[in-house]
Order: sequence, then structure tokens, then C-alpha cells
Amino acid sequence: MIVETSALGKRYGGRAALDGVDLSVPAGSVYGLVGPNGAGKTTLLGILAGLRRPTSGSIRLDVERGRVATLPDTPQFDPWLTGREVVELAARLAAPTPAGRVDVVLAEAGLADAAARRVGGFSRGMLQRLGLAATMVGEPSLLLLDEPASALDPAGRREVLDLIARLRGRATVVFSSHILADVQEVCDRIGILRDGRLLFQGGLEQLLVGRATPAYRLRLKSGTDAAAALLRRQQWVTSVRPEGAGLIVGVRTLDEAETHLTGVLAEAGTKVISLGPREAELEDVFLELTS
Ligand SMILES: Nc1ncnc2c1ncn2[C@@H]1O[C@H](COP(=O)(O)OP(=O)(O)OP(=O)(O)O)[C@@H](O)[C@H]1O
Repeated sequence: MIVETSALGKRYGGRAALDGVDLSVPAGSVYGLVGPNGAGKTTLLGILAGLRRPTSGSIRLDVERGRVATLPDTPQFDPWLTGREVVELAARLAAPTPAGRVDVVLAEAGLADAAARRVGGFSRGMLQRLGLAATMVGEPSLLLLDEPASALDPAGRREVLDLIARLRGRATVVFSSHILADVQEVCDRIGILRDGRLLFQGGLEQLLVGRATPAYRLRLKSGTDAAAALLRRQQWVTSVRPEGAGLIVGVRTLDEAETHLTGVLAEAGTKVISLGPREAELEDVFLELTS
């Protein structure tokens, strides 16, 4: 483990922001720290970065402090600097960096063409990617990224997530998000934080084991009511609920659904646009754990 905390606690005045957190981050992993606003993500990352002191418990980092880089949730840069100057400054503060490294990270962050522009005119997505470039330039072993994608539009999020995914194997990344889909996409391991407590930590599959019930998502053109009525009479169907013009059908096993579902839909005279196993159980489990 490159990061391990034991019974970590943090109080602000009388209020616990972190309570008994045992975090463990394997070296080389992309770890997603997910939880609603106020769960304690910023506090935890701040403690790992050495920017805040825990009230109790301990941290063990299996990496030199100088090889840890942090990106705050809203990186601020002097607006008159160019993109390149921001990354050059970061490079100067980091360990000695090889010649050309600044250009490499600017290109990786998709900012090669914008490097000579002043950052005052950068979009939010560009600023976030610039922050990542500045964080990556010293080739840190551990990157701590606070909500790097949360404030961005879908295209901006995509770019930042791709960038994080490309760091896999080159560095360990811990990033926080309140958007489950983001961590689901790029993380090997996730930690779910709520009210300062780590409710779950492990792989995504482990999160689903024993919690999620298999289900099918049907997108239908017509005949939804007839399909719902007929499906509710099937022994292998555990639940049927509408979703837009379609249905979410809980099933005893995916195997039974694969065998019988299309037959039932045909019998009901339903027009089908698409159907397939639903992957949103994760969202349900997450909501169940965090609300
Ligand atoms: N400096 C501080 N002083 C007092 N209370 C604080 C301070 N920083 C955080 N808190 C409180 O600690 C709790 C955890 O906050 P934190 O910012 O760590 O959560 P978060 O999960 O990062 O939330 P968000 O997603 O909204 O940034 C919150 O209740 C917050 O109000």
C-alpha cells in the first residue's frame, strides 16, 4: 500500500469531519474517493497531502513527500500568465525535470495549442487540465486530485477522466468526486465516504456482491402497459417499474431473463427499441449507502 491511514479522525470545533477512517490505497492504482457534499473528501485529501492535521489516528505514506503532488478543487492561477508559464513554474518547484517535459505534459493535457495564451481566458475545463499538467510535470508517484472533473461539462469531464486513466501504471492517483459514474469509469478501487466515515472500500464488483439484484432495462416504443402486466405474472420476475417509456425489470437470474424475456415481450405485442442487463445497480447501492 502506498497510502494507509489508521483510525483517522478530524474534528472542526466539536464536529467530526472524519471518524475512524482506515484508507488503503494500493501502489499504482487509481482510487476514487466518492461521497456527497460535506462527506469529508477534501478534509481527507488535505490530510494525505500534509495540508491539514488529523485530530486522531495515523497515516503511513510509502512515498517521499516530495513525490506527492496535489491539485485543489478549484485551482487558481494568475490570469496574466500563459499556460506554459504556469506549468514551467510548477516544474521549477518540483524535482528537477528533464528538458521538454513541460511540452510533453501540455500536449498530454491537450493544451499544446493554447500554451501561449494567457490563462485568464481559459475555460473551466482548460483550467482543470492545466492544473493536472502542473501537477503531473514533476512526475510525482502519488497524485491527490480533489474533484478534478466534477465542475465540468460532459466533454470537459471526459477529457479529464481520460487524462487520469492514462496515468494508470505510471503513478498512483487518488481522486475525489461526488459523481459515481466518474469513479466507476476509471477507478480500480473506490472508497465511499459519508459523514466522515468510510462506508465501503474495495473493487466495484465487491460493492455489488450481495447487494444488487439483477435487472433488465427495456426501452420500448409501444405496448409498455401490456408488457408490464404480463411480466408481473412471470415467476422469474421480481419487480417491474416504469422508466420513461420503458421498464426496469428485476429478475431472479439473468439466465432466466435471457431465456424468457423476448418471448414475453412478443406475446404482449410490445415494440422493442433495445433491451439489456441494467448496469445502474451501482447507483442504487451508492444511493442506499450514502442517503
Ligand atoms: N476549515 C473548516 N472549518 C470548519 N469546518 C470545516 C472546515 N473544513 C471542512 N469543514 C466541515 O467538515 C465537513 C467535511 O467537509 P469537506 O470539505 O472535507 O467535505 P467534502 O466531502 O470535500 O465536501 P464537498 O464535496 O462539499 O467539498 C463539512 O461538514 C464541512 O462543513
